[in-house]
Amino acid sequence: MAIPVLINPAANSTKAAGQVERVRRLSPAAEVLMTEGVGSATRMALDLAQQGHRLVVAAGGDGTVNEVINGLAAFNAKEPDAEKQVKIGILPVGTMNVMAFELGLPGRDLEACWKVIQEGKVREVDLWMANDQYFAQLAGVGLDAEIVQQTPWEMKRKFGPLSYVMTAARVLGQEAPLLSVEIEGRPPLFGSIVLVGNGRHYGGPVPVFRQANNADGLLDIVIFHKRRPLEVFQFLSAMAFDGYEACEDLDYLQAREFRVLSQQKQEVPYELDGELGKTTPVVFKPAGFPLRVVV
Ligand SMILES: Nc1ncnc2c1ncn2[C@@H]1O[C@H](COP(=O)(O)OP(=O)(O)OP(=O)(O)O)[C@@H](O)[C@H]1O
Repeated sequence: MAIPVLINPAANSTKAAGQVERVRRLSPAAEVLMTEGVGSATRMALDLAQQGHRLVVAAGGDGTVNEVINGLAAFNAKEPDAEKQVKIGILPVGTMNVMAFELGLPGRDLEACWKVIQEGKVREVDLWMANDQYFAQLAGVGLDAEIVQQTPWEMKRKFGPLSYVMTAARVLGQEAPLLSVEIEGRPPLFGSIVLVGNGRHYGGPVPVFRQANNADGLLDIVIFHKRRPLEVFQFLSAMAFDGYEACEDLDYLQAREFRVLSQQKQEVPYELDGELGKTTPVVFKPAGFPLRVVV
């Protein structure tokens, strides 16, 4: 049975479309299937699992990986035998590829990544839910989700990663939300941005979640307290370039289950693995079974 590869031709500002032929030439040959739009990788991954495939490869960025995870998890949640649960492989052809970086995959060398997939060594990493959606690398509530929400696809295609910086400049001019993080047995914590990490990396090469381990059964949480645009800007650049220790006025903690609520009338969006999720209130909790990744 050829290994199915779900490729998102729109990833990396449609540059992934130029990788389709390269993926087709991988040996032994993959069964290449193209995604058709938002959510299609989830439906296709679930179909493949139901057809009996036990390994599905996501070729795209973190959004595509997240969609495939959601399709496979819908199947795996009903499959108690871990050996029969469907594994995921990754060919990183997206813009950021944070999860591939976290797992130590050989970058954009697709032939080397395919070799890893062929070898089939499986690692179990913690899988999480935010309300009714699964995620495996990172999440954010507040301004970072607003930046994702307000960066249209066209803009990403035109300006690449720079488009997020352009949107950030605009979003930071708005009033920051006021959020509370509630963990059972302790008083609530308040902030304007809540970043959540399963692994150590959030976007850039600097590990934001310094204490994270994606197999320790805990999520790492950074809560930034301040709300003024300049302070938020300094926080975001500290996160990108120096790590959280460089920044005051934040809490860093770990938890297995927690809720994030808006303290204002307006609900606040959240993002999961860099893709826009829904809005607060949001409950973060373990999926109850791990994600099995070929690494
Ligand atoms: N055929 C398609 N046409 C347009 N968009 C698509 C198509 N297939 C999938 N998508 C959407 O493309 C979006 C971006 O995908 P993805 O995150 O994989 O790439 P990226 O943004 O370049 O990478 P990264 O998240 O690592 O920065 C996802 O929201 C996905 O649903």
